[in-house]
Amino acid sequence: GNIKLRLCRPQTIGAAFVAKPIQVADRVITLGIWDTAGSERYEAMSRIYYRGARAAVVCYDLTDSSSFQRARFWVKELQNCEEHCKIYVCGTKSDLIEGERALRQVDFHDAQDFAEGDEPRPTSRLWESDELFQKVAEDFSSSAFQLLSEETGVDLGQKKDSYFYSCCHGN
Ligand SMILES: Nc1nc2c(ncn2[C@@H]2O[C@H](COP(=O)(O)OP(=O)(O)OP(=O)(O)O)[C@@H](O)[C@H]2O)c(=O)[nH]1
Repeated sequence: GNIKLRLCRPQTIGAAFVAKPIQVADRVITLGIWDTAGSERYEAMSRIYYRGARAAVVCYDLTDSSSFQRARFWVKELQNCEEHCKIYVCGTKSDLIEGERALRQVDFHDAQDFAEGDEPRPTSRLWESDELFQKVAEDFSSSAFQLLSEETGVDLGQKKDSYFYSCCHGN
């Protein structure tokens, strides 16, 4: 028969899960990480996975301006739907730009302005992915203590959880 092969990059379908233990001081914090599909086709499904999330890493491709638009969409979505979710914005493929600066399609300052939003406490810096998850674990190490004492009535909906960090590569 006439078999057609579609050769394309494998996309994430649905979501993949990994539990990542991270050492923070003398404790191990285990992050439960869902890698959700970024494409429009799986939008509704991705919502299922981020529901109740306390942290989200939204990545975009520094060499693709449309991926930045997509990242903006997800950040707004998370801000609207997940009040207590801390958002980390991360530009990927900085290694490609280092080799050829003309490949950059997302301006560092545009990304920085977006990531910082109206928050008064911007922290913009370069993140390597492992470093970023380390940061997430560190940010949450104190709230993990609070989770343990939830029954005693600690308020988890603190304002500081609505801050988000920018993580931009380059410059
Ligand atoms: N050079 C380089 N390539 C990268 C980097 N990040 C991702 N890639 C490549 O870009 C392609 C797409 O990466 P994925 O992680 O599958 O992209 P995704 O956004 O998760 O895609 P979906 O799973 O469809 O949502 C793959 O071929 C990766 O190897 C990076 O920082 N540098």
